[in-house]
Amino acid sequence: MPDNQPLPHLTVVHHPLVQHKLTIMRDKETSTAGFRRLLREISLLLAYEVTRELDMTTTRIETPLQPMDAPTLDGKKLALISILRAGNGLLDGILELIPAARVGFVGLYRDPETLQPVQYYCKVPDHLEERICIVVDPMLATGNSSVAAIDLLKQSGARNIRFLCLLASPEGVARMKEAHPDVPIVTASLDSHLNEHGYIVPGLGDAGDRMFGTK
Ligand SMILES: O=P(O)(O)OC[C@H]1O[C@H](OP(=O)(O)OP(=O)(O)O)[C@H](O)[C@@H]1O
Ligand SMILES: O=c1cc[nH]c(=O)[nH]1
Ligand SMILES: [Mg+2]
Repeated sequence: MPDNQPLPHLTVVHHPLVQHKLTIMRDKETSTAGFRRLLREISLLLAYEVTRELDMTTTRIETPLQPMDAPTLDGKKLALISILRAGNGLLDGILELIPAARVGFVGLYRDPETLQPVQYYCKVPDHLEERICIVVDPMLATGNSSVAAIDLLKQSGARNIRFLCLLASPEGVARMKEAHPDVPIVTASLDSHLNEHGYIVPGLGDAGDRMFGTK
C-alpha cells in the first residue's frame, strides 16, 4: 500500500519477520521470557504499519553538505493507549520508537462467564481530541474489551483512533466494524474463529498469562 493512503478498516501484516515471530509465540513450548521478548520485537514491526500514513511536514536543517528541508512528523501529537494488562506487551516497544508519545491506560479484564469487560482503571492524557490515539492490546477476540476501551476514549474526546493487535478473530473485527467503523485495525493475523470460551483459535492462549506466567 502507498505510504500516505488512509488505513483500511483491517490491515493484516504478512511480513515474513512478523509471521515467523508469531509462529514461535503461538507455540505452547515457548517460555514466558521468550514470549515477552517476541511480543516486544513484533510491536516494533507492527508500529511501522500502524503509523505509515501519519502526516508529515518539513524542517529546515543543515547537513554537513548543504541546507535541506527534511521530512519530520507533523505536529499532531500521538497518544498510545494500552489496555491492561496484556496491552503493555505492545506498548513498551512502540514507546521506544515514539518516545514523545503520551501514554494512557485502560484497565479491563474479561469476565470468563459473560465475556464482558470489567473496568478497574482509566487514566488517559488530556486533550485527546487533538491527538492521534493508537490503542494497543494483543488480542481482539469478541471485541468487547476493545469496543469498551474505545467507547471510553471517545467519551474523553478522542476522534482519531486506530487499534493495534497481534491476533484478531473474524467475530472481533465484525464487532469493531459495527461499533467503531471509523477505527482502523492493524493485526498480524486474522485467525479462524472463537471457541466456546471466547478464545481465539488457533490463537496463542491467554496473552496476559503467557506474558506474565500467571494462570
Ligand atoms: O475481545 P475480548 O473478548 O474482549 O478479549 C480480549 C481481551 O482479553 C484479554 O484480556 P484479559 O481479560 O485476559 O485481561 P489481562 O490482559 O489482564 O490478561 C486481552 O488482552 C483483551 O483485552
Ligand atoms: O484467545 C484469547 C482471547 C481473549 N484473551 C486472550 O488473551 N486470548
Ligand atoms: Mg488475560
